[in-house]
Amino acid sequence: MAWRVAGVKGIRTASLSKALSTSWDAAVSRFYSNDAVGSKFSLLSSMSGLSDKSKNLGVGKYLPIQHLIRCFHASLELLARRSDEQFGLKTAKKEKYVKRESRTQPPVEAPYVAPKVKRNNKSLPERTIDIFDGMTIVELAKRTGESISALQDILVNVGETVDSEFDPLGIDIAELIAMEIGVNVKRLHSNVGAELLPRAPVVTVMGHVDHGKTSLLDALRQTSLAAKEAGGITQHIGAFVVRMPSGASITFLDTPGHAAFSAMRARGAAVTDIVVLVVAADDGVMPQTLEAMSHAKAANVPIVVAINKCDKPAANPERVKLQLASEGLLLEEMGGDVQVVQVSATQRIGLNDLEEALLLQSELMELKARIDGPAQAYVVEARIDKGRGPFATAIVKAGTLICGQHVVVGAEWGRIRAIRDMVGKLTEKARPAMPVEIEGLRGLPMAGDDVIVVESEERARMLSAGRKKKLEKDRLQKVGEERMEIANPSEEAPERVEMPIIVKADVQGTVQAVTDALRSLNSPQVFVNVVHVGVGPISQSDVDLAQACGACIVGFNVRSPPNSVTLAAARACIKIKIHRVIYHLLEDIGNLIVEKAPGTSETQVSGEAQVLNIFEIKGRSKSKGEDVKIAGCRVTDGHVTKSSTMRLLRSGEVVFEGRCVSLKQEKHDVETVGKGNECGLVICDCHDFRIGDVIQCLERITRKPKFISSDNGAVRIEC
Ligand SMILES: Nc1nc2c(ncn2[C@@H]2O[C@H](COP(=O)(O)OP(=O)(O)OP(=O)(O)O)[C@@H](O)[C@H]2O)c(=O)[nH]1
Repeated sequence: MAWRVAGVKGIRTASLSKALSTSWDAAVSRFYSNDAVGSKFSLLSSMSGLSDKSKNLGVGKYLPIQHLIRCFHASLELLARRSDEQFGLKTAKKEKYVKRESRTQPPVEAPYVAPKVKRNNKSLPERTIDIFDGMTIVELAKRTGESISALQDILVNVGETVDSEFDPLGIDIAELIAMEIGVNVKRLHSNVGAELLPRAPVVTVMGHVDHGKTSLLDALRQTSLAAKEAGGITQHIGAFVVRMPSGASITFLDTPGHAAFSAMRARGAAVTDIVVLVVAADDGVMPQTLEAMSHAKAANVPIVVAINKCDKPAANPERVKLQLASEGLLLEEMGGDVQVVQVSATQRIGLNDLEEALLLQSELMELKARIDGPAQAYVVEARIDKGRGPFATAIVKAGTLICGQHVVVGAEWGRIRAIRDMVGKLTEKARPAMPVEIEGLRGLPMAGDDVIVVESEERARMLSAGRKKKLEKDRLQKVGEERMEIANPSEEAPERVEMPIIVKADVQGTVQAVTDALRSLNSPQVFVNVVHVGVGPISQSDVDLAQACGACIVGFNVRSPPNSVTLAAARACIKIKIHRVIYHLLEDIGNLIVEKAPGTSETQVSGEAQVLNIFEIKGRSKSKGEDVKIAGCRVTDGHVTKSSTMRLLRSGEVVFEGRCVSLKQEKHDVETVGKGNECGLVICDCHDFRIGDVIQCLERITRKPKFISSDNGAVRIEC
């Protein structure tokens, strides 16, 4: 039985329900290490309905300590109501929690009483509270809405004590308590009293496909520290630093594009200070230019525009400026504050202007950071190396990261074994705006994860376990919600197409971005079910999994799988799609979904004819030898087709519906008759035509969903 989850006491509901049916006494008494209380608990649990509630939690989840405490409180209240004398329970806990209001109330009928703790309504969206180092239990209680005593109980269970509720708590402890309650946290770091020094701006390059982001980064890289100080050693880190003649530096993130930016922003990582919006002078503003603008605006990150490819004869920077202005970008030369520089990445023109513009922007922003004290850093990307294990590229935002420190990175933890600078040189420390690689992590973090320095390995393990538990809870909740949606589709909704997908990509940040992008195709009609994600090449086990769940495998920025894997996939009829451009990938998968979708069929009136005359042929019905009635008609709209269903209308009312068995024009059998023409038609089993009746020709058409990519870069599947 699991009593201790990463240091936080709790109990698996599986174990609990087992305990409930076998030896609940033993379970509870072990939990409280108090046999006297424990033995009473079995009786109380059944009285309070606790057993049922506990079972309802579902097997396999952890029953939070708070739930047990609540149950315990409830039981104690019941106990008090029933009779003090009968049970003779006179413990400190009882005195603390027991309400002595209505002893006459029959305990068995008493409902499960919520604890004195005011709980958050779980159906409401989850709250996020600010936490900081040195906050007190009182402050935490105010932010979480929980009672001080409840928080104190949790504190005891995470292995901490405070003398009074006004004693300062460590930020990690505050986070652990918040996670136990199920509240999200935003860690605030105070700079009060710390010396703040100017730091280099961190810049991300974004723009439309082929507008020259990579070329611009390459051109800038040549002027970078790597080239100058390390004799042009190949960069192997997702960021680099350019040092200006003035001595000022700029840190560029080497993961151009929206994907990494969005993934980081989604985790609340304010890594980028400035966005360089690259627009090709010969191509102008395009869908992804607008998308990049939206990303920067949403993140409140200022933009510096680089009009690239100005060396090209077709370059028209003025047109680009007008386009940008008409999209709401307030350019400096038009009275706004967005700087524009004209560059050519390949001809290396205007690079100094760009660097100066970036420095000016960063001066305006007065970017400063605390140098001393524990580091705060964000992961830019992470990957696994055979020799080095999981490692993360991170940018330090404040403080100093030191080799040997215990860290929690997102939901992973580790002890920093090595810090490498952008040219792969080992270094002992990393200061603000410095891009570094960190080795020594136990697992693979994600782009945008925060790097937190903690005091001990035990604290690192606890925090990591708590975060993983929270992530898993959120994931299960999301999956549950998606499943519910499938189980209860709205009545009008057509059948939902499910597309199971396995995502493999080069780095964790990309995995996330691709997964998010694929999920953006979801709609009431389409469910992209990402069943597995991973970093690295597509392997045999991916194919096995794909076969087990009928999934298609998507590889992004990964090399083609080995022949044996490709063959195995082909044998199992598993589709493998490898792409390097997200929009191509989305289009490909969108088309796969479209192919797979059964489509919705509907009946359409393809034409109308008016009955002008009626002819009768005796005993000519092929099957029954009955008289046959022929309607002599003129097609008044559209066309009528043989072997379609015909609907007979009289004064607007449907009087008959049946299959057309004969369609003739002047004694000749025809397949279709168009508007304005006359024809004779026979409807199976219809003997009641009248002059003036209207015959509608009904055709069944099947509509397949369509993959739609709109001008602003958004994609969707329309059913
Ligand atoms: N003439 C000229 N060509 C350029 C310039 N910058 C980039 N190119 C060319 O434009 C093409 C696309 O450049 P990339 O740097 O790959 O563009 P990108 O925006 O990184 O492309 P994606 O990564 O696919 O989004 C390449 O053929 C470059 O050589 C420039 O300043 N002048």
